[in-house]
Amino acid sequence: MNVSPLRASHPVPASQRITLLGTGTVGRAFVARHVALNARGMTLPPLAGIANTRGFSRIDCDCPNAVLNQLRDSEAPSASEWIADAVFGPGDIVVDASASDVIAQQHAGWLRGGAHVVTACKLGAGTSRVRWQDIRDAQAETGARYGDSATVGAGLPLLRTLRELAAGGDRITAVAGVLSGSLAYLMNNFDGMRPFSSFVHAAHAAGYTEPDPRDDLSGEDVRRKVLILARAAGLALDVEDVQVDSLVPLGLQPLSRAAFFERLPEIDAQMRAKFARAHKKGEVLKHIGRFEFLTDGTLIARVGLTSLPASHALAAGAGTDNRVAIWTDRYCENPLVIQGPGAGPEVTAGALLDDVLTIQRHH
Ligand SMILES: NC(=O)C1=CN([C@@H]2O[C@H](COP(=O)(O)OP(=O)(O)OC[C@H]3O[C@@H](n4cnc5c(N)ncnc54)[C@H](OP(=O)(O)O)[C@@H]3O)[C@@H](O)[C@H]2O)C=CC1
Ligand SMILES: N[C@@H](CC=O)C(=O)O
Repeated sequence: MNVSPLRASHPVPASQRITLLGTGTVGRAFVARHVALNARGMTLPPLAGIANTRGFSRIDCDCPNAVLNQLRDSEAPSASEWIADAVFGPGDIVVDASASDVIAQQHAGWLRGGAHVVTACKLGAGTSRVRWQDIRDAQAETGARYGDSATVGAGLPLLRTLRELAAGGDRITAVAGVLSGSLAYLMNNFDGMRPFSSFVHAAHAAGYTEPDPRDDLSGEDVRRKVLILARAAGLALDVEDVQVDSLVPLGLQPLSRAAFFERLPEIDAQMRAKFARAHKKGEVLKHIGRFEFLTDGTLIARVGLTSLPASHALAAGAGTDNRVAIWTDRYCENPLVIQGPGAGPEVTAGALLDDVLTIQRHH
């Protein structure tokens, strides 16, 4: 797909407009919240256009839901064509509610053109260091803002806390915790008796997983979050610096998404065994992402499933709760702990709109 960069010659709009990319679980919740906040009398930048892989629609009416539904129901994909119709220029806000690497590659270009980018997609700042640095450079060049609150903790005050601590001169010495809402849901509900795969289906249906749940089960989604957190703390980690243990059986890795779902029960035996081992020790399974400085100054980063005593600081939480401990110069004995729902369309859409409103306030 060829997504051309923003047309830099586009004039600065009199009023700021939103273009939404993605009409899936998060995109739909974003439109619903935009409509609800408008109905409550809040002043928001108008939704001027919506795109998915099938095209782009301008919104000229007071009916974004109808436009979204029409686009969702439209026929043949024309992924390479929508950008030609999209209009967003300096000062406008592009909201990325896709999981598209092709779109993420455009974040820096759009910022360079003066548009602000608000993203739920972690593929911009949570993949290679080069891409992340390009996004930072583009922001510095034009002053355009990059709203990333939704990318970690689905809007929990994690990134802004780290940034404020670092800006206040605190060194962040370690961050560790449950960073995946879907894996939290799975581990909090799996009882070792009902098949693990049935909970994966439930998490997918509830909108907690990535479009392809293997991105969660493989630990890749948490790797991205660890990278985003570390970078917010001022540590320029790169992808290969994070050691990741996957839960996806080898045979399920190369399959299409549909074939993966068909063969998903193949994960059940391995998960039952892990649960039984933890249960025997009186422990619980938790999926943890962390980075930390060792006493010799080495920075390490890891992602994977671990079994913890139920009394452990990271073992608490229910549902999709993320629970993250932050150690710094000032929080050196007892860490600062942040906990709350870490996945789901509503909280994610709330985080996206919060970033939009922050940008609007600075417009
Ligand atoms: N669910 C959650 O709790 C959270 C999700 N996120 C992130 O939100 C993002 C969206 O997730 P979700 O809504 O579940 O995903 P969905 O698969 O439901 O929706 C993705 C949307 O993106 C569209 N899309 C894909 N490629 C392009 C493209 N090139 N141009 C325009 N549109 C495109 C798809 O179009 P089409 O409909 O035509 O296929 C689809 O409408 C992901 O990056 C995820 O990581 C972040 C935090 C929490
Ligand atoms: N799939 C993700 C959604 C939010 O980032 C998760 O499970 O946490």
